[in-house]
Amino acid sequence: MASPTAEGLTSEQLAFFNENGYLIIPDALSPETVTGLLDETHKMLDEFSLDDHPMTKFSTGGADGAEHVGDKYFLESGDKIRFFFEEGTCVRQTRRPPKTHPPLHQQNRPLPALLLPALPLHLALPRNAAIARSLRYRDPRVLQSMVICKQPEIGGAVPPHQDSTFLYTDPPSAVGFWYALEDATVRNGCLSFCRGSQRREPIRKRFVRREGGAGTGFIENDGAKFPRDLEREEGGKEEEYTIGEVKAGTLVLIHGNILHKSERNTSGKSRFIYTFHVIEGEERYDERNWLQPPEQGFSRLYSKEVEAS
Ligand SMILES: O=C(O)CCC(=O)C(=O)O
Ligand SMILES: [Fe+2]
Repeated sequence: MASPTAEGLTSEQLAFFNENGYLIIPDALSPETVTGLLDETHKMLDEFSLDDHPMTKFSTGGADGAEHVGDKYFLESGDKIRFFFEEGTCVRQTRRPPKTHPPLHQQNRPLPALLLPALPLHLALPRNAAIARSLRYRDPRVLQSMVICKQPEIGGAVPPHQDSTFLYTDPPSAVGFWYALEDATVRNGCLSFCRGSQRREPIRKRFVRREGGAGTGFIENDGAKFPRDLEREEGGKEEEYTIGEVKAGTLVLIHGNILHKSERNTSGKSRFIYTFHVIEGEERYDERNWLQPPEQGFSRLYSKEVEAS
């Protein structure tokens, strides 16, 4: 539950988010928290062993998600710390919320692009719950937290996508909480956003587990969907992307229907970020989604009972 003092979004911030599909909140993390997360991340990277790693890559692109298809290591990543390598090297790692974590790492070999930090930020920061409340979540559930370690010079691009493609509820309800742990610039592959596309672009495809253990892939979404209560806009616009350069410690909220992307890191500076996604627990979480909940269900960002009392 959010502490009574935690501030949610102002009406201006909410209006910006609803209009544009993203919101940049500078100084959301203290410099000490950022340093702590980075230290934790580097520790995991240092301790990560390649010996028993299946050398799995992680990708939001590709016509059929073929790069990590059918991979147990990927499919079971929901509640474990897992590392995935990017093209050419790198790893990503995903883990489902709370819990404590083990370690990982390596250097001078494929570099992890993405891993999961020890600090369960979604729970540790009461403000996340306050923000979810501002976004009118009734029963926000947290899933798939990860650290994306966009490494210097080799950090890969993330092609344009909508997060609800991957974390589908009916109707869509996902919002990404994306925290910069280092300054993100055009040169090291910051985010960019197709402003307002959440109002124009339904979720047309979905990333799912294929039947019979045949891995993962994209399928057409029946009746391409918009979230409930979303003010829609007809007609396509030129796909222009707005650059989102941010300082370390900034929180970026990302609407599940907005098209967003990031470019390769061509600089000598890394771009580490921590992110998790929230969905509405009262909407139907699709049983075909690649990521399935643990037995106890996805973690609550706050409890309905407590909220109601
Ligand atoms: O950090 C990036 O480059 C992309 C992250 C992203 O797409 C997300 O968190 O939804
Ligand atoms: Fe995304």
